[in-house]
Amino acid sequence: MSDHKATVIDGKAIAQTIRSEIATEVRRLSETYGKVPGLAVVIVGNRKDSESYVNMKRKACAEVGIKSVDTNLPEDVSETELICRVHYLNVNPDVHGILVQLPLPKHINEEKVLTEIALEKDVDGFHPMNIGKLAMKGREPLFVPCTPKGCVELLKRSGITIKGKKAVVVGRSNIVGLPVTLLLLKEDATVTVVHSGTKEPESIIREADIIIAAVGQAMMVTIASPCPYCLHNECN
Ligand SMILES: Nc1nc2c(c(=O)[nH]1)N[C@@H](CN(C=O)c1ccc(C(=O)N[C@@H](CCC(=O)O)C(=O)O)cc1)CN2
Repeated sequence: MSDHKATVIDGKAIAQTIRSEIATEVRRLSETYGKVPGLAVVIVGNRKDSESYVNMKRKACAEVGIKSVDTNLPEDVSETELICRVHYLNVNPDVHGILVQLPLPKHINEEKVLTEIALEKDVDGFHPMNIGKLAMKGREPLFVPCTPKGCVELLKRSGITIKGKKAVVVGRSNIVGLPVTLLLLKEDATVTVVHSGTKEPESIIREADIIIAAVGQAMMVTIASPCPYCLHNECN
């Protein structure tokens, strides 16, 4: 078991610093090239949680000067119509990034839709090519999924060395668990993934220097209290 003391990371302060850095960069881009970065945020249906995440993203865009191109589609939109909208955004010169909020309604094939997003606008990093490059040694994806990137950024900006650390990721979702595992590997951590099929997860978690909890179950990581660096995300 590790004998470090727990470190509380001030995520809000770090987020504020990052936002002001982005605002400066957006201003520089606008002044130098006369172009305002545009982010298309696409939401399908009326899930309250998705609406709330999308509103936060749109608000964050406004705060830093990114133009948010809002696309709200009804729950019963067809897969073809949604893909048509993605194609339209792919060729729209005012749109530099496209984000399709997940989950999509059951009648829509998520994989098919995500694969249609132009690689260079895939700001979520969910396109199979971007995820594939994240998984490969010596390759760099154009974009990395934001929650995993946020976890690593929080650690780095808090002065925590990742290289050589024993990291345990709880959960293996496409959105957080899997990409954060790949990202930590790229940072030279020794990574173990604990999931629903893991036997005696407690014993693995107790040995960790860094824990990233990415499961939809509150209190899942209370067993992990001895870990010095524990980031908690319960969206998946
Ligand atoms: N297109 C996308 N869809 C979805 C994503 C995504 O990254 N791109 N992620 C989730 C939803 N989501 C953002 O959209 C999201 C949900 C939850 C969190 C998170 O960090 N939650 C924290 C609490 C944070 C807080 O309340 O201050 C936690 O649960 O511990 C981040 C992102 C699915 N869809």
